Amino acid sequence: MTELIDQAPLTLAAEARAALGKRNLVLIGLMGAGKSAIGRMTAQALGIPFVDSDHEIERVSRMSITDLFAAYGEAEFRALETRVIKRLLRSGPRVVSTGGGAYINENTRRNIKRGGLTVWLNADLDVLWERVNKRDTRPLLKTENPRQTLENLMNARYPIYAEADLTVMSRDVKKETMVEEVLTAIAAAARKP
Ligand SMILES: Nc1ncnc2c1ncn2[C@@H]1O[C@H](COP(=O)(O)OP(=O)(O)OP(=O)(O)O)[C@@H](O)[C@H]1O
Ligand SMILES: O=C(O)C1=C[C@@H](O)[C@@H](O)[C@H](O)C1
Ligand SMILES: [Mg+2]
Repeated sequence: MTELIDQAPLTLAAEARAALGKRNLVLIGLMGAGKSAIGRMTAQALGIPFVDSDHEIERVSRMSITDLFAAYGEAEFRALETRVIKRLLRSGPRVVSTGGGAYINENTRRNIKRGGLTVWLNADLDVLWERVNKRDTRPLLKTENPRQTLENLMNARYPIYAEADLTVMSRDVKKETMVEEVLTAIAAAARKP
């Protein structure tokens, strides 16, 4: 019986889970890439806890991100984000979905690189715009031309997101497909010599 179990092929999720070990899986990428949605489902598939830094920031501050930006400004938000993410990374394994600007901050990026395996959910402008223009919960996009702002953020940030360990292209496919691609990327990276 034991032999049979030993020989059974691992499911994709089990293989990715084994590859992750005690490390956190940290999702990075621009607003609308799917870090929160795909992160939650990936954590479920892996059987490990899920945390979302934006959600955690709102919980500890008892304010919405919009109100935090309005009351204290972006610099204070980033300082809080750095502290919250450092704490979230302390005990792994977890899936940690970050806010879109978290990895761009030098301190936070250093902590993330130390604290886990990073996956960049890359996406093109049309996909992101289609998703983010439905809600106005993103203070950085409250500009005269939010689509142009999003494009400017892409240009500035994509070279930095590209430092991630792994990249998965986020696009309009089923969320389950996205989860499968994240798990495949983790498992494939571990198979490499
Ligand atoms: N593969 C997908 N197909 C269709 N819709 C998706 C997909 N992935 C995410 N979405 C939807 O796009 C929207 C944005 O996703 P989500 O909130 O997860 O992005 P995010 O990367 O966490 O953004 P932010 O940085 O603003 O927190 C959500 O409504 C989500 O359900
Ligand atoms: O891209 C960004 O800088 C942000 C993305 C969101 O997740 C929030 O963290 C906030 O709106 C800032
Ligand atoms: Mg999110």
